[in-house]
Amino acid sequence: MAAPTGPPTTMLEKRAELTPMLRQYLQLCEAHTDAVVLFQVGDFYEAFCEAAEAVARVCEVTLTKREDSTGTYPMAGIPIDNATSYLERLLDAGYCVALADQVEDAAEASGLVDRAVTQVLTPGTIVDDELLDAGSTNYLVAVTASDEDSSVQRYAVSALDVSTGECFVTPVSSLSMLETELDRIAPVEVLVDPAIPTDLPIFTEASWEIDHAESAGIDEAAATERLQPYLSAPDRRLPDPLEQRACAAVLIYAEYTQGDTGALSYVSRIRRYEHHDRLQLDAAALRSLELFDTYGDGSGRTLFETLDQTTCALGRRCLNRWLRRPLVDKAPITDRLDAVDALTAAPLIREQLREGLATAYDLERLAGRISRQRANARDLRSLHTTIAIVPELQSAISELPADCAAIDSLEARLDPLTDIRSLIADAIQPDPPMEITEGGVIQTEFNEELDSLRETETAGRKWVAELEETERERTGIGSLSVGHNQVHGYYIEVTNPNLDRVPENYTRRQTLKNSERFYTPELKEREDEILGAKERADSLEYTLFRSVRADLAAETDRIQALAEAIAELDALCSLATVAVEHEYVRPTFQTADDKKGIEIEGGRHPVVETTESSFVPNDTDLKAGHVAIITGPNMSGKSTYMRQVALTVLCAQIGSFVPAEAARLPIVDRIFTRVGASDDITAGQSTFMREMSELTEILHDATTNSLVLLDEVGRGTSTADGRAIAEATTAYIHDELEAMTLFATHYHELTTLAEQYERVYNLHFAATREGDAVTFLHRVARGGSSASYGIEVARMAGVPEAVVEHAYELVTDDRAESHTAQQTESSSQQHTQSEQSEQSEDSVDSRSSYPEEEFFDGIADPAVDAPIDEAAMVDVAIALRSIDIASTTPLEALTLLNEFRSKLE
Ligand SMILES: Nc1ncnc2c1ncn2[C@@H]1O[C@H](COP(=O)(O)OP(=O)(O)OP(=O)(O)O)[C@@H](O)[C@H]1O
Repeated sequence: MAAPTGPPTTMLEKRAELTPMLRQYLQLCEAHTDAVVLFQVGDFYEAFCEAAEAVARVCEVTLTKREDSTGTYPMAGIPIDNATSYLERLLDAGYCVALADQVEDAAEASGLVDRAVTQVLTPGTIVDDELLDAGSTNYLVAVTASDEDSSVQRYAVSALDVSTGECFVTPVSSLSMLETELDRIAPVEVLVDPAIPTDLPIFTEASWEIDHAESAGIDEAAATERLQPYLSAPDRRLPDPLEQRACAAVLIYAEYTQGDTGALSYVSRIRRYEHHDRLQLDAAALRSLELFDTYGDGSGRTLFETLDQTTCALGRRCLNRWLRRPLVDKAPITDRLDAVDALTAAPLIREQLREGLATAYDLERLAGRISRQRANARDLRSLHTTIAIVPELQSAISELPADCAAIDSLEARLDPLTDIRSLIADAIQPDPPMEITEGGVIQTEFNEELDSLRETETAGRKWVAELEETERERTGIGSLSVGHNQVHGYYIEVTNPNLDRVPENYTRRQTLKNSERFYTPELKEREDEILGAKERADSLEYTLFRSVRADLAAETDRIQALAEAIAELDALCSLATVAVEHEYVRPTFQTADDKKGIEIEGGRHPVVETTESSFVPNDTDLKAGHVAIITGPNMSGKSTYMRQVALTVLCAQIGSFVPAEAARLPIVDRIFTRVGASDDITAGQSTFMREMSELTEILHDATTNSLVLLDEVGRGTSTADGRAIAEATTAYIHDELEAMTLFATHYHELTTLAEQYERVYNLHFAATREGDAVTFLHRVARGGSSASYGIEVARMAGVPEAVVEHAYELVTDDRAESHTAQQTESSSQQHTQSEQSEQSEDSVDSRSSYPEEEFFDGIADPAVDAPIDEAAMVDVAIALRSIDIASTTPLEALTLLNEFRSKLE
């Protein structure tokens, strides 16, 4: 937050002398020292002294001054009617803003108008639609920590979206998990327990606002008490005091920002989860898989954008939540897949549903506003419009195949809220004004008294409208007219030449240049009647509106439940639409005992395939406990391949179809990624250290059900150290963790690990070369590769030719040197390897140092010229004859081919 301005010192010094209004301002500043107090004066919000200077600077408004007998005070104001953009600027500049509104009618106030802070605006607690992005979540988070002297430091994280009332809490056992959790929640504002030092990198590098609100340091007893309105038995529902404190912290802070009007009744549920209830995505995985943000210049697409074909804000928010928290239980995943399946198979119904959903308003935020008594009549009509689509949705759904439990349950949850719908239809005008105090809001026939007041008003206006005619007849003045203005009310106007014919009962009201204005006792009486009826009708309408709104507020739970069902339906329709548009397939899941690993046929990267005109699909057969070492030239597709495997697993676990021809998957508990420094958006930090701490986390926490992606581990240090770390990591994962692992590396030496470890195998990406031009095939194949084509890639990227040629020379020198060293070593060991020496001599030219067959890896085969063992040939022939081709999948065929080839080699 930007430095709070605090109460103005000049005013503090003269407190006793200040005018009553400035004294009121000072008191409000003292009660909100963390905020810029914007003080309503008529149609403006004013700030004084230091705060005025900040407002003038940030909002680019004129700094004026207020002068009275006690002194001169700088002053800056923003128009209330147009306040949103200014408030946005203040929030963006890091200020917290307290809106001090006039809470009594200036006309009725006997002295100074009473003002009170009705809302404190902070980034994490704003509720105004105009200040929030549609379909986004806006989480305020609190982090609490166990006592420093407790043996193991633990934390709890609670998040609240003040605009919708969604609230949840989760325990966290380490700082790294805390970071993961915060990255996953993506809060906009975080309240930090004073027991936690805020100079930790997790806070100093964060993009969210950090607050040291007192509420985050709340003690256990106070927390339990403050939670009472939200949870009937806080101790039972949240037995861990840390979690209670975190929840209480966000709620107290939110209550304060909403004007301290008590508990937020629309926070009707506090969900609690533990990390193992969901697929864990560490912070690095969230980033490197580009789920919600892309790195680099941010021009690419994210997975969320690719999967998001939702049509309403509710659905968008729901899909966002699903992607942040993929599931780990097969039953709910299967439920979602069943629903997506049904929707995929019924394109017309799906489109009908999407059309209906596109007219839905943001019920979650509407429910919040209704409950906070901030909804206007238009909001209620928006609620009505949204409820009105439910019968259409139900009837469309009922036409889907009947055997889908997930769809049936969704249909049942789509409550048409008939009573609420009729209440709004009966009470609120179809196209009401924004203002709720100036009438025109309540329907006729809703309230007898209102109808009779309106009749009086209408009859009065009719009488006035007819008066012109009757008076013209009575006086014989053809130009006589009846008019109305704000200052003088109704009048009869007679031009100067006709003044002698004015009847006696006319009383002069106003003299103009060419005419006089009059009233009569009857006109005055009717005017009073009209105005009285209008005033009473407006005030009655306001009362009736508030009572309808209060009745609806009492139904918040039901509205929220409907919002949830609509949101899920929209998210499911979105997944089905994407599945059809991008030709995804339904994945199947293995049972926990199968332990088969990840089997994908024709897998694709869901995002890259939308931008690459000819994306090459690749198979994956990563068995449980296996480590695949992936080598291949730069730019050949290693990282894309690894990420596509992870994204396929992730899509499946949110209940989505997957970008492949077929996929048989395990349920994965965590996805870890360790992506090489240059591929990482965090580049620029102490990269190697970060790389190693991420690796540490993987090596501590990965299980046999985890998927681990390692891209260029060890690149941040010397080659020898890096390679050693990479080898040791592979060995550890293989022996101890048995996690399914994809390891892309340029350390070609790692390919030899396949010979030492039973469950390590090699994959490579091939490329072809013609002259100096390299073509990447983007196809994965078994076996290792040792060519990097780094220099060729540099040339393709436009590195000047002189640099490229020099690089070739340097590689050549390097190789010659290592060759000489090798020779020296060989001769000292008295080995007679003249043949090998000759070969090395040949490879002194860098371009020829890459054996030709590697350029054509996957096309030309090094084993082609080798003699074939006859016994192996017979074995292969027998095996070939026994294959049932009809039941062999492409993946199995590939595996067999590979086995045969190994045999023959
Ligand atoms: N299967 C594929 N089909 C078509 N294009 C692909 C495929 N895989 C990757 N590409 C393209 O190749 C580019 C390079 O891919 P990627 O970053 O995965 O290579 P890499 O082998 O990891 O490179 P490096 O070793 O330099 O990190 C991608 O940006 C993408 O445009």
